[in-house]
Amino acid sequence: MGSFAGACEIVEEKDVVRLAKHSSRYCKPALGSSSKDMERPVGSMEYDIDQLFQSISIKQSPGRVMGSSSFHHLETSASAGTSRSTSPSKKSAMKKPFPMGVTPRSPRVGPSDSVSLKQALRDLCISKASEMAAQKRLSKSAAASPRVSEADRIKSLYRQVLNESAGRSGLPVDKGKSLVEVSLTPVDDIPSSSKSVPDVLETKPSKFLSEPSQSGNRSGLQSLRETVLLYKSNNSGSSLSFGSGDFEIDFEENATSPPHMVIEDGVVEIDKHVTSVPSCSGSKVDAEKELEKSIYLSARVQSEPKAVKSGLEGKLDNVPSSGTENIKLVNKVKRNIPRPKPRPKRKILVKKKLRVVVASATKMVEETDTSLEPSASQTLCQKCHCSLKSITTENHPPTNGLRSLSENVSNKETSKESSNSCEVNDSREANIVMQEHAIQTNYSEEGDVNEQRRENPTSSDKIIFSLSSKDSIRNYSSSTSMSEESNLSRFSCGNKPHMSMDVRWEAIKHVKLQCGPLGLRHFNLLKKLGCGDIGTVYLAELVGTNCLFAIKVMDNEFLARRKKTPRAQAERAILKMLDHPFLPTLYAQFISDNLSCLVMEYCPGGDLHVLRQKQLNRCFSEPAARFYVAEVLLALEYLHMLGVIYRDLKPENILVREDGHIMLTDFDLSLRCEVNPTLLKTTSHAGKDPARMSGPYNTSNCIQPLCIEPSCRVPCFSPRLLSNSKPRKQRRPDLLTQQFRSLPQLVAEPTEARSNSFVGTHEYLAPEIIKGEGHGAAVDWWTFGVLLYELLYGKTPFKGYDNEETLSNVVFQNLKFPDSPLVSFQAKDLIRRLVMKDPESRLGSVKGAAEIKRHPFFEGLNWALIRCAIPPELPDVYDNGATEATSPQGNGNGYLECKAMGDHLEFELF
Ligand SMILES: Nc1ncnc2c1ncn2[C@@H]1O[C@H](COP(=O)(O)OP(=O)(O)OP(=O)(O)O)[C@@H](O)[C@H]1O
Repeated sequence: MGSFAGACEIVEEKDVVRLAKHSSRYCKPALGSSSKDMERPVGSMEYDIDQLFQSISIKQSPGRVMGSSSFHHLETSASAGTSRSTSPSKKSAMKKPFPMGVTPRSPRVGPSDSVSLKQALRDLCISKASEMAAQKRLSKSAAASPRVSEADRIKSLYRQVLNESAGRSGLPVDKGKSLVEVSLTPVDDIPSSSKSVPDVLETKPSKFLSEPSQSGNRSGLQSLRETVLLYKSNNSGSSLSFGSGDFEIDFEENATSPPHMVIEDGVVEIDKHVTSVPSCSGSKVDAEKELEKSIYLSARVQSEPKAVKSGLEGKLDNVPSSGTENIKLVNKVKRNIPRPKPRPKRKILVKKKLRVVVASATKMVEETDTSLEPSASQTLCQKCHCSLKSITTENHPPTNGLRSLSENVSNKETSKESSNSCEVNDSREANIVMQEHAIQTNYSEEGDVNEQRRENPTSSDKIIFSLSSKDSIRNYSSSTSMSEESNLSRFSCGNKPHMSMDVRWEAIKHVKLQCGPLGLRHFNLLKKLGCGDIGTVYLAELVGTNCLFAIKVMDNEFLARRKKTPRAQAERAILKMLDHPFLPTLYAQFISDNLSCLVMEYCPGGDLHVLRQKQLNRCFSEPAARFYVAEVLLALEYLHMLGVIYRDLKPENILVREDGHIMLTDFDLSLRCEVNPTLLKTTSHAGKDPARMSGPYNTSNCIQPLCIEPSCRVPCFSPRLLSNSKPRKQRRPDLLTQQFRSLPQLVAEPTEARSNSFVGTHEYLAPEIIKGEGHGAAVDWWTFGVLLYELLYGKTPFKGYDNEETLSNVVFQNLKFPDSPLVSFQAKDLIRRLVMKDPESRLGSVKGAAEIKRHPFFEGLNWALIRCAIPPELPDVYDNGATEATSPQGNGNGYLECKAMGDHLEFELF
């Protein structure tokens, strides 16, 4: 045996012998036997093999043995399909590839060629022994390669050869008729075919051929399983069918062609029948179980494309390289396997597709971010339109309308997300467009403003006198105005925290989303609220929302002709800045048919001038006046902090909201200026400090800062019975109050601002304005004093016969208080300190509103909670004096004609 190369062969031979011992079947002795062999019982397998090997050792060269036996696969008609396993020798044989698809050393072996026969038998035995040894080592499952059956097979082959040899008595026979055909297939064939599976998969995305591997059913089915594991199969044209979780596998016993799997878009069709190898150690049932298992696993893999992909690569790479025991099958497989082509790479295609999808989505987003290209915008607008359309068809209340809009959009997204990711993209794009649209709307509005600003720079210094004595004097100057742009950039309509919960914001957003940029066509003009110097104010309903707004409509041409455009711009700029409970909220602004429109909060309570007319004696009670001026004071304080000097304070510009609180409006005469907040140290002016005086309402419980009880609010503004007889004893402030008053104080009053414009309303004009000495923020404190006076007395203090006399009175006449109605000393004192001819001596000129707030007139007032205070009662039958939208503009439907005419507004503005 030393002539056999390789220790493994020796081991295998022993193994064969050992296995043979267990066999009960014996063959007839072969040709010749040595004396050594005679020790073995004649007819035993050992005897036969010994005989055979002896003859081989005499006539066979080792090189021939090696070359012909160790590395071949056996194909016999009788033993087709016997199980195989990879032996170490086969691994070395890989280095010596044989031509594919042929049996290079498959000579016809017959009794006439004893050497060939012996060689074949020897090869067979060695090969089988090697395989069994390898199986023993490598295979975990003993059942997969039962040694007994292998030994039987060897013996059977051996016996067959011997029988045939004996039957022919050494006579030459026709090789083609009765010889055992031993077809030897190079092991290289199998790896190449096996390896071709992934190649085919990758080369041909739609089709690939899968074959059972040479390791028998197990390997073949494992390969199938692995393949099935990677793809979901459908039932068409396949014996392997997948229903709803069920599957069927039809095995055809005689089928020899490999299962042909067609992969179409990730779906596997098993075109041919799964081959069952009868002689395989694994049973058909095992194979079914394997397949079941793999299909079960595939169901888990389906939802994980990545896993599929990696699984595809990994598992197919791991296809055993050993040949199949059904050589015919293997050869057929080889023939059926197409040559690997440069692969179009399905995986990569998919990736590219994804990339294409991702890239296009990104592109879309980029496009919408920068400029909407026609195609993109078209698609997106359609999407946008669709989603909105579904909402408009629904009949839900306007307030909830937006909520349902967002719900609809989100639902739509969700449903689309669940159905198709592409749809999700679209939906998102639609969203992006909506946002973009809104942004563009804002930009266009902003652009309009800027454009207008460029056209009409803010500068004018002309005096305009109004017809009535109370009409505002508009001699507008911007000498100390800061740039509008800087302030405008910091504020926008959407940045109103105190009104952020206002449903009107939502309503406007809703309409913008539905119809694009706002225009007059989106409003039903209900009635005219008032007409001013630069525009007309209408009560308007936002279409389909039930939300009321006041729209100030200004004719740009008219403004330009009268050189009032800067005033309109100033008002718009200031309105955009504001966010205060006692100042108007600008919801939107737009230009429609050369009409500049400001959409503001509507105040149904009318203005204080009208309201005062409806009071007993045409004047407010002191508590009511105190309430109103207190709120006005807070509004003025806020404006001054923003660098806005109001300059047109009068009852007509103080509107009453539905809740009874006030709203200061009309900013077209306001001056914008710089304001430098400073920390001022308080100096003790015990004698002069008005705060030391006891106010008329100082017994109020509401002095407690934490008092928010409604019951406590009423006393804040309840009139205290004032006695005209005795002046009340002044109380000394307690220690805490003294300490508080000695603290440094933050002042944000535009004390440096100066303007030479002649602006305001005659009766309210401050002396410094009339004198033309230049004026600043103190003018607002003068007008504040005049306002309090008028609310308490029902008339202004310096009213003359005409405007000229009025102006003269303002400058030269001393302040006088009428005897009636009765007004508190503190009220008069405050008025006196405010209506000071010298602006520098005027209360508030140094520290602004803070000084005024400390006046005893306001003592006990909880400034922080004034919004929670109960406002003065409004008259029962309240008519705010707004002009009804009747003829000639009315159309009988309650709407002004301008609405019926769409954007072409032909109603009278002034
Ligand atoms: N938000 C509002 N809610 C209710 N009514 C309003 C509102 N705004 C203005 N009005 C009414 O419209 C009238 C004119 O408005 P406004 O004073 O703003 O216009 P104007 O042209 O600036 O007038 P002015 O000549 O006083 O400057 C007001 O007197 C008031 O009665």
